[in-house]
Amino acid sequence: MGVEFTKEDHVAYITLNRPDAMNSLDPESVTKLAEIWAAVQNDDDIRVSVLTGAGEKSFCTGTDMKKTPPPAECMASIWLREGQPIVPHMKMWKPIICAINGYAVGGGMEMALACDLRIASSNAKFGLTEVKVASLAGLNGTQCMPRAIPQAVAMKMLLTGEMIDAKEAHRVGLISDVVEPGELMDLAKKLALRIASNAPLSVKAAKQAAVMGLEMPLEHGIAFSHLLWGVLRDTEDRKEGFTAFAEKRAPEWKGR
Ligand SMILES: CC(C)(COP(=O)(O)OP(=O)(O)OC[C@H]1O[C@@H](n2cnc3c(N)ncnc32)[C@H](O)[C@@H]1OP(=O)(O)O)[C@@H](O)C(=O)NCCC(=O)NCCSC(=O)/C(=C/c1ccccc1)CC(=O)O
Repeated sequence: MGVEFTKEDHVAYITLNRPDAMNSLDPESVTKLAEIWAAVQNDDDIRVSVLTGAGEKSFCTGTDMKKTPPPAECMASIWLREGQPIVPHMKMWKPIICAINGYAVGGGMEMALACDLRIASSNAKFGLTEVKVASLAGLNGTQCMPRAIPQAVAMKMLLTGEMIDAKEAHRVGLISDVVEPGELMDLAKKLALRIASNAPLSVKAAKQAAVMGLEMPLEHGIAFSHLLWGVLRDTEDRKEGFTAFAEKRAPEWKGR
């Protein structure tokens, strides 16, 4: 199967599973991935997702360039449709951890950029290589890379199409952690469970405030964040969080 999906302890695990083709995205995988993101979005039991690739060579090398069919519909109808199917950026307030187990290239790099946490194995390589194949990092790469890392490094990656290794990616802040390949999923799971143990509405609000606030002047961002705090103030979970603290016990979240 092109993409696998499992769920455990409030965490969705999504695995791109075409290792022989470096987990590149063929049309079936794109459809499947869109269905999975919709399922994650609609399942209140899921609080956080981990996105990774099968094997130890590659997370994802973007579009499957050998299986890209001629366009099935005109660009206008695609462009004017709501949302992007494979990159849930800005539409998904549940956090996504990208566990990059090798190449994150082209559309694969862009999917990683749409995630909230990026962790990688020491053999990972990162590149927006679309210029090498007469295309464009048009999912989000031209916009998100210069926002994710220093502009000079982002422009070098965008214009040369050259890759950087995990050490350099860590140095410039493209990823938060580098571990040995065998340790990557353990770390992803540990982070996911830590996030899933927090109050689900607070986690979503924190992501919404941070992501949307980035595009606002600071004063507006702070006002928006205060509003979100007010939205959370009267939830059952906030009362439960404070009571559990006072009673020295673990809280039980209801998500309301
Ligand atoms: C990543 C590599 C440098 C690895 O090289 P290596 O020598 O280690 O391995 P290979 O022998 O090259 O690969 C093994 C096997 O996998 C096949 N493979 C790898 N990547 C792809 C791919 N993207 N499509 C199809 N097949 C792929 C490879 O052919 C081998 O098969 P075999 O010969 O064994 O049958 C190297 O693999 C590499 O450079 N890959 C290509 C990376 C790349 O250029 N990616 C960008 C693709 S374009 C894109 O992602 C776009 C995204 C997008 C943007 C905007 C809107 C929508 C989408 C642009 C677009 O679609 O236009």
